Amino acid sequence: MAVIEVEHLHKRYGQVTAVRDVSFQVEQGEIFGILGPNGAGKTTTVECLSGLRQADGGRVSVLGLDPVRQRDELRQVLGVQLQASGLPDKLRVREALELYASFYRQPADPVELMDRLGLAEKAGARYKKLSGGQQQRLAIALAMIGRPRAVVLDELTTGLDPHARRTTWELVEQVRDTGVTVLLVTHFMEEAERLCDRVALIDRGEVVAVDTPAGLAARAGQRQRMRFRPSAPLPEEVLRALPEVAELIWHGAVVEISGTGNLVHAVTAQLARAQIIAADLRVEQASLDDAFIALTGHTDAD
Ligand SMILES: Nc1ncnc2c1ncn2[C@@H]1O[C@H](COP(=O)(O)OP(=O)(O)OP(=O)(O)O)[C@@H](O)[C@H]1O
Repeated sequence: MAVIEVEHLHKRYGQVTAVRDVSFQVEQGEIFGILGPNGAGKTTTVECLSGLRQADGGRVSVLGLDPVRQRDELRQVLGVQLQASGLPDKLRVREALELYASFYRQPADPVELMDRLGLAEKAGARYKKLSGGQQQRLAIALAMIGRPRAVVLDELTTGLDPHARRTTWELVEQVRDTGVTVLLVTHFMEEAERLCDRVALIDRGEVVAVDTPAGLAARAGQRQRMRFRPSAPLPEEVLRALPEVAELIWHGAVVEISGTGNLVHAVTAQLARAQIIAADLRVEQASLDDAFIALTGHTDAD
């Protein structure tokens, strides 16, 4: 069953159309990314499905609830971390969690949550004394305090250094591993590629494509390339006949195979059948960056 369903969402702010026509479905237990450049309409979309804004058109259902008409019920099952959490500077970590816990019928234990998210040492620290990474961990903890079935995380790693970003990614994966569905808003291609099971690419208020990160790259017609040293003579004719394979060339003892679609899977399946080991295997795949440009006709920076 889809946990989040968005159909033909439309939202204007006066003359500005922030969301023109956005549709997607998020399935139970996945990390679903909404990826797009600044101003694409990502935040407006998640605010509409969190019940923080009313759409001008379209239909939204979250865990079977209407976010506007059933907002109170939705709050009990959907955890939301939005940009600029805006906690008072002097609030301490434990106090923030206890305060938020009081909003829920069956909250998680703040102490247990602080342990899990690596905040135990900072329980008594004031919000403004936390590092950027610690503030984001607290934001995740606050989104999780009501034991939600799904969470919305908006631009979670913006402003974090690479190490804190990686730690935050691991936490998001831990959240998903507890069975919670994650909707992640990001404008970092690398983040979507690394974390998301599926991604909706949004540009100028419209969905350009919804697919796995690899599927988006393949859909954009991007070439993939693999190189390896086969442990035994290759069944070259069989490999060349695969629809995914466009070219097979040798560089001494190393073979380079390029193509499209699910190239790596198709080739490695044939190698396994012939009991050939691909030593020093290197795979180069098109990135989401390439896919974004191919699918929208412009770069993120444009
Ligand atoms: N409260 C508002 N009033 C007027 N216009 C707004 C408002 N909020 C957003 N907009 C405009 O709507 C469009 C979409 O904004 P939105 O914040 O949803 O995009 P976004 O993809 O989340 O961008 P960012 O990554 O920069 O947050 C932008 O043109 C923005 O300027």
